[in-house]
Amino acid sequence: MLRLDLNNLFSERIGPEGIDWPAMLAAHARSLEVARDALLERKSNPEAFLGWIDVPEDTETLRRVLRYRQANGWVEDLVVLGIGGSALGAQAVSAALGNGSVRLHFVDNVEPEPIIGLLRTLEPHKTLVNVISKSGSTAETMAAFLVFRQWLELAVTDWKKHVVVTTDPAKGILRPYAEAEGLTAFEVPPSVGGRFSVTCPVGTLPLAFAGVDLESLLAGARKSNEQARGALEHNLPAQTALVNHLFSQRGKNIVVFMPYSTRLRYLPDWFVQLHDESLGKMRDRQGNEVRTGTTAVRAIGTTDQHAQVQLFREGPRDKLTTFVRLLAPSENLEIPAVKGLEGLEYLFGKSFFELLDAEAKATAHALAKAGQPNYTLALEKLDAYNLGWLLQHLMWQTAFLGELWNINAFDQPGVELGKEYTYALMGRKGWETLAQELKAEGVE
Ligand SMILES: O=P(O)(O)OC[C@H]1O[C@](O)(CO)[C@@H](O)[C@@H]1O
Repeated sequence: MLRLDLNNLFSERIGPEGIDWPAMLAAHARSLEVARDALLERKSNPEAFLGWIDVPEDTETLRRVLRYRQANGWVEDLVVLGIGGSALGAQAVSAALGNGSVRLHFVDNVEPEPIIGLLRTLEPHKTLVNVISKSGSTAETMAAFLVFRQWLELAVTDWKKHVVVTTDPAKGILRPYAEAEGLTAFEVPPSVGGRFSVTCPVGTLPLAFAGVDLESLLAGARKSNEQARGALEHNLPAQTALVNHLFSQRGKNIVVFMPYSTRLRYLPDWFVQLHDESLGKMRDRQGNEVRTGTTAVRAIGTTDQHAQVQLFREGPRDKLTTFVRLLAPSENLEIPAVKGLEGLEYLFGKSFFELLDAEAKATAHALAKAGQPNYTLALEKLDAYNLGWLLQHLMWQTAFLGELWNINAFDQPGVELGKEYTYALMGRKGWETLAQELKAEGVE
């Protein structure tokens, strides 16, 4: 069960920075319904990139993923070669729910030292490499693949058994290569963008090896679909999208995303890409310059209470904070009493979860008292069902915001030029003119 607590946004709690929520919801009900209907209507068009809505219904693909996992019981280490949406979802969920039966490693950068370090520790006979790229052409992922492929080829008799590819069914360099070499390959549905791909094999294949209960993860995602399709009073994604919209209009240009959980430590990274890459746009759907977006910032409670909360409370009033709180622990730890340390008596006999929970509530209230708006998404507990629900909730929230801002939340034109400059600097064929231009501009 995912619950939403909006109390710390209300004027009676936070003063002039707050809102009259019932009035706001009523005032925007129509535009939220229009947004929902538009998304559902566009869903059948693959070019609208709304395939992530229906992916949790695709039990056939899930079965194939599970069969592959079962057939490869020899794997002890799984290396994911992927970046952005091709890594962050699996990384977030495996850190939260992985049972450790297979060790997962994410290679999402091209700094040589960590890759060399990883290669030195891995045992090639027990390693499976999952190269994941929707486009099948991302430089970082492809460079890593070239290295890992060669490493395997030199070390094992059948390197092809040690590689599994996840990519677009038709586009890019990887698909034809996988076919030509006879490599096992899974599909990223063409209508699913990278940052919305955690419930398709981009996420589910590594997560199957991590031991995550994928059926429950997808069932949770379907629960969010149910809410997003339904009436506004139960439509949590539409509601949190509206909150984000209202506060961005009030100059809250930063959205802090702060789970109170170390197990959820990579969830903010996944959210940052989802939110920033989807919503930071120069142009609206009609091509007018609009420059939308709020900047998502990562934080973890309680850890960052001791690093960032000073700023969140007393710094500029330019932030909206989303807390993610767990309502129950899966295991708990009692704090023992110790003679001679009576100054800590308030902790004796209490549990760690009580302390974590008290700190989450205390921080949210302390921010509210300082007129800093915040709201809480509460998960009944941290399991696959609730996490799947939360992930899909955040994807829907992003889609709703895209509608409210009249932008395409599913493209990323702003990342292209940097890639082209990289090709030019790396001497890629066909990019010579750009390389000359860069040289003239002092970049070489
Ligand atoms: O899966 P691919 O195509 O390698 O892309 C990786 C990431 O690069 C981007 O295209 C641009 O940063 C992201 O949208 C995507 O998640």
